[in-house]
Amino acid sequence: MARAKIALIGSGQIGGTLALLAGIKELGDIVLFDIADGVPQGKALDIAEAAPVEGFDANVSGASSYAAIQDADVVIVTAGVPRKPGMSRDDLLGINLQVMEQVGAGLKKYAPNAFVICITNPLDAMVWALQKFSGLPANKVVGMAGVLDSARFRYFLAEEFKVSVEDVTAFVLGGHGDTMVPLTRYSTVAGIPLTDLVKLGWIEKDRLEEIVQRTRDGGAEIVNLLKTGSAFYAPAASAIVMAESYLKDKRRVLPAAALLDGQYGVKGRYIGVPVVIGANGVERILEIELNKAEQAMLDKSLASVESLVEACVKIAPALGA
Ligand SMILES: NC(=O)C1=CN([C@@H]2O[C@H](COP(=O)(O)OP(=O)(O)OC[C@H]3O[C@@H](n4cnc5c(N)ncnc54)[C@H](O)[C@@H]3O)[C@@H](O)[C@H]2O)C=CC1
Ligand SMILES: O=C([O-])CC(=O)C(=O)O
Repeated sequence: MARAKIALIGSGQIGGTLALLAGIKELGDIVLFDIADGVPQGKALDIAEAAPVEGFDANVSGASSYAAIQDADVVIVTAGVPRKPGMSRDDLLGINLQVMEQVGAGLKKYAPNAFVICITNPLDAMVWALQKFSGLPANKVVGMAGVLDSARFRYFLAEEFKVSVEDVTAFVLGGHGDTMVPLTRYSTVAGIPLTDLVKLGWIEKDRLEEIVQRTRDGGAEIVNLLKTGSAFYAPAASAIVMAESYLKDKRRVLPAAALLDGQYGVKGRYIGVPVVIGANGVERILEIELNKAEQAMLDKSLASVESLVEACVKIAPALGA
């Protein structure tokens, strides 16, 4: 059977890491695309030269023309700019929206059947615009953020409780911004909800709230340390899990930005929710019960995403049609 084809649009920090992980996991042949001449070609050659050492077989190539993504099975989009210290993700909207228009046209022409995972920030608005620009079906266009935000929450909790990260589950919903919603009631250690662990005296409520806030600020924490860009290892690993679930029809239940059609009272907007990812892309959107406080946090997050979508429509009125 022919190998799957994975196209990476954007070959910067995340794009390069995606290519290496996709190679090591033998997910398929890999095409790196970028407008920076020589970068996708150089990274592709470097990764291809790691193949004999790591023992994986894959064709890894670099390109500066969209024709190279022809008939890709999976496309992961990181094209655009990352933020620097002092900036919010939302400050990237104007420049990255223009990039999404180009990427959308490339997808429409060369990879209309692909499963597309958008990573570019501000995530929820960019994946919404990308789906519109590309015209691809909504079940085939998702945004990566929830897996990353949940992984950060899991890591901080595992560190706090001194237990394996494998025994911690977490769900972070909502937009990928300061208003994201880490759900303590649906996050667990060994299956025990965090809210019960507070009652059992494992952790003080205030300490848990500090960890929740650190999760919300997880991206900025790394931006402030790196100074020249943003996180890339964990974001790449998170998108690879989503790609793998699609390619292997694993039907993982993962938090991802999906186009809602009435769920959570939202229609026509992308926002982070639990979804099932299988061979048909987003196969199901899970609508979990939220209490008043959780719903209020989600509503705040939705309002923030809505204002970004409105800003996109102001710049590109065709998106509103
Ligand atoms: N959704 C999430 O959870 C996360 C999102 N991000 C976002 O991902 C994006 C990429 O981050 P990095 O890889 O660290 O940035 P980077 O700057 O290392 O790479 C971006 C690449 O995009 C390329 N590019 C720019 N305009 C392009 C165009 N029109 N067509 C094709 N390629 C183009 C650049 O040449 C560069 O190589 C940023 O917007 C960042 O904010 C980063 C981390 C997590
Ligand atoms: O914080 C940023 O700008 C990058 C990002 O989205 C993250 O790491 O969560």
